[in-house]
Amino acid sequence: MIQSLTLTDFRSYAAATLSIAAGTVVLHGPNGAGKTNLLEALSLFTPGKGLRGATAPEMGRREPGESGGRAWAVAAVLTDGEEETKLGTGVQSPGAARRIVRIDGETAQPGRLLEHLRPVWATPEQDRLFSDARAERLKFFDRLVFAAEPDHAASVSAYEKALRERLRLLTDGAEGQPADPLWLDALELRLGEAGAAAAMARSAALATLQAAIDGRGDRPFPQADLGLTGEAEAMAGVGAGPEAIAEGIREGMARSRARDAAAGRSLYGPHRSDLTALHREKNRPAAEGSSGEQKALVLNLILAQIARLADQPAAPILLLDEAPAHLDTRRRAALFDEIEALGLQAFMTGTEAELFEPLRGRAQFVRVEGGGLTTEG
Ligand SMILES: Nc1ncnc2c1ncn2[C@@H]1O[C@H](COP(=O)(O)OP(=O)(O)OP(=O)(O)O)[C@@H](O)[C@H]1O
Repeated sequence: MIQSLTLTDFRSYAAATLSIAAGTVVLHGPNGAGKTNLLEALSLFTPGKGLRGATAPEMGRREPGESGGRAWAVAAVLTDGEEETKLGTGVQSPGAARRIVRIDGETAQPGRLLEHLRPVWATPEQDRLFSDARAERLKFFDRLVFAAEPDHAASVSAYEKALRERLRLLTDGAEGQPADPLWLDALELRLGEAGAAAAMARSAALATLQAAIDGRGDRPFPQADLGLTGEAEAMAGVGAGPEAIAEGIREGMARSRARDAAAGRSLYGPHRSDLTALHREKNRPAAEGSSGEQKALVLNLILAQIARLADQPAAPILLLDEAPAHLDTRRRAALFDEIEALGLQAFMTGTEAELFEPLRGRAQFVRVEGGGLTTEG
């Protein structure tokens, strides 16, 4: 578990330290106080861009009038019984594009963070996850896949890179001069391989997530029946092997060349897949649900994700930004009880401490204000 967190020139924090004494930490304070910034800092203990999808320079603190962000650092001390591990991330020079990761003082590959922590988060942006743009939903789902299957990130980024190159080739050619077919063949071969790997990982993750959701049938959270659209995912779902799926993608891409060139967009392939969800109780698409219903579905999905990560070597930590908002009293109490029962470390934010009243005496309440963090009581 995380025992302490230190922020240096990170977002709105010049210097702040939080000693963590409980499994559940409640961060409360007015709008703009820095609650989400703190969750974002914790979300950086996994590879990638963190909870806001921000770049490293954006995260450096800027005083009014300063154009660029400063060098910044986020550090945590983890304890596991007797053992202590120090994790750190940040940039050493202002504006540096890539954050570096340190584990026990040594520079390490970001992927190694997964040996220590697996942050999982839910943000208010996800309140309309199921009625939002497809691309956002797929990104959300890919992150769930990646948390248990780190290779998935590499497949998705290899696929996206080849997809961009293919589109450039299709659209850059001079009028009447078709793109080099051999080059397109090579790119589509690569797209097939990377796309098949991504589709298979998605399909496998969907099955374990659905099983985890089904295993949580006795909770006061709505259940979702999940699905994935997309030919490659459908093939993976019925047990097709990587070669067959790759070939299917490659053929589809080859067929789609003229259409993609004319549209200036890539209209075929597993980047167009989507996560679907049916609100089981109501037997209606989740997309039709209210914000509160969608939020409860997403939280159930996140809790199912935590459940399926339980057997991983590194502990999941749960980051919930404004989770109690939109939840009725019954679901709010159930959420708190469940987090405690899961025995995991959770950080939750809200503008009012009262929203977390049932947790008094059971959680650490931290007031966030004026760039400082004050533990109460
Ligand atoms: N790079 C930066 N440097 C300095 N301040 C920043 C930087 N990035 C964001 N901020 C400031 O951080 C504040 C937002 O903090 P945050 O989003 O954590 O608030 P919050 O407590 O979650 O608020 P809310 O309750 O409204 O969600 C804003 O005042 C913003 O100007």
